[in-house]
Amino acid sequence: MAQFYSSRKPTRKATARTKAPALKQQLVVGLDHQGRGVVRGERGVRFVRGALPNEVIDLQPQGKYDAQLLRIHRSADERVDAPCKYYDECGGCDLQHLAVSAQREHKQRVVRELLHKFAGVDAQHWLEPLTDHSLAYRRRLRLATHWDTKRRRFQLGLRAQASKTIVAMDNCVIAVPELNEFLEPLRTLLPQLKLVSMLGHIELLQTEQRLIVLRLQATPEEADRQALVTFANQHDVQVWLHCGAPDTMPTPLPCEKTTSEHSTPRYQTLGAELDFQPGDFLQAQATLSEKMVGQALAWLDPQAGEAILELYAGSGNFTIPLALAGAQITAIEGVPSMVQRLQRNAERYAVKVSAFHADLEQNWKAYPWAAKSYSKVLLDPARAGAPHAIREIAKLQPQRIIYVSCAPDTLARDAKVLVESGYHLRQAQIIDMFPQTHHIECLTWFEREA
Ligand SMILES: C[S@@+](CC[C@H](N)C(=O)[O-])C[C@H]1O[C@@H](n2cnc3c(N)ncnc32)[C@H](O)[C@@H]1O
Repeated sequence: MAQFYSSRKPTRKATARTKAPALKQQLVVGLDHQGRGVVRGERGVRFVRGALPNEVIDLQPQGKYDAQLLRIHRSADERVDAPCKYYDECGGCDLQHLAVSAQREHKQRVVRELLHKFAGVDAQHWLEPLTDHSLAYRRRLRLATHWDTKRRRFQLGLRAQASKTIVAMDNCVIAVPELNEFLEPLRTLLPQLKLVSMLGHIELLQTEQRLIVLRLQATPEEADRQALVTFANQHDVQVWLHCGAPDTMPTPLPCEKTTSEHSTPRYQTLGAELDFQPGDFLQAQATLSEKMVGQALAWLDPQAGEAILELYAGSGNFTIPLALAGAQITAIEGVPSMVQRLQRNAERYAVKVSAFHADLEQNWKAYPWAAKSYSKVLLDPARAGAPHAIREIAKLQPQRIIYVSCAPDTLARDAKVLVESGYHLRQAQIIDMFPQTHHIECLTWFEREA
């Protein structure tokens, strides 16, 4: 019987090891909403981190759609040297190679394109982007840690791109200087403590106070607590420990900064200073957040006694300024402890706010506040947007809706519902809240057709 040669089917492992051939001299035709260069070749589209439109590059395909940038033959005019020395390793800021003015233009273009594609709408008027510092701006920094027991080596830094590797750094160019000051002292202190082996991430916060939050798998011993108290007093900082399940709240270590009269953590918003707790949502950039609140207020134009519904209210960043302007705010937030802080903030300023806890992505039938009538609605959801809430809002038929978004794709999806419910997009504005990164913050004003 004749025997025929048949090649063995490659195993999964073998397939993974076989590299697709590099693609040479490819033209980058666009920049997607995740800040990746877009190359359209004969074999389909590829997304290339670090590449810019009009560049000619060599790339190495990775997986089905991604590719690694190998070489740039022709650079874009907008290409600049990244300001951060860790740029090639760190996964944090992925647009540093693009000039800041071009980053802003790109972000506005992305929002316009997504709104057009998914909602068939454009703003009647785009305001100039709201901007502030493009470096040294972040007031919140989350650091990864690793303790190698065998080698007794401690690592503290940010995660590398799409990896668990930690990039140790002595300075993060987008963090405010007050946070960078802690990197070296923490790197010295923590390996001396027993708790180093049960340390998860560390969060640094710069608001009216400076705070360090240590995520721990168990409660630390007394000697470690004492060492942390000494550190807190020496460095003029509050140290908080987060030892329980992820949904529990961190607690402060009793030290000079947490037992004094002004110990309650507070942040500034337009015309007010608000209580918050580590673990609560906090806008990334202090001054720009206030400018954004000011713009939302200008668009909402609150009248004395007017009933306004605010959704995804957090601890009151928009709520209190709106109420100080005389409006009667019904504010909804999904984290019960933040609702309490919001209500307390309202009481301190003696303003008219009714704060309720609700999961806005559940049916609204059971919520008494949803049965009332509101002339204006403000919403500021997380990146997932408001897929259910937006339909409920449309049913309420307010005259004006101000949608604050940190994800243009979900904004575009939700905008479609508003357009189909008789709203037009009157104004829009990019808020440059996350310079050097692909992340986009955007303010939009929808008005019901007359
Ligand atoms: C982007 S933050 C905005 C907070 C606030 N507006 C501010 O400026 O600080 C989104 C808020 O929505 C809340 N949230 C997220 N999903 C929610 C849901 N399904 N129902 C109610 N609130 C939710 C979060 O807890 C968070 O406080």
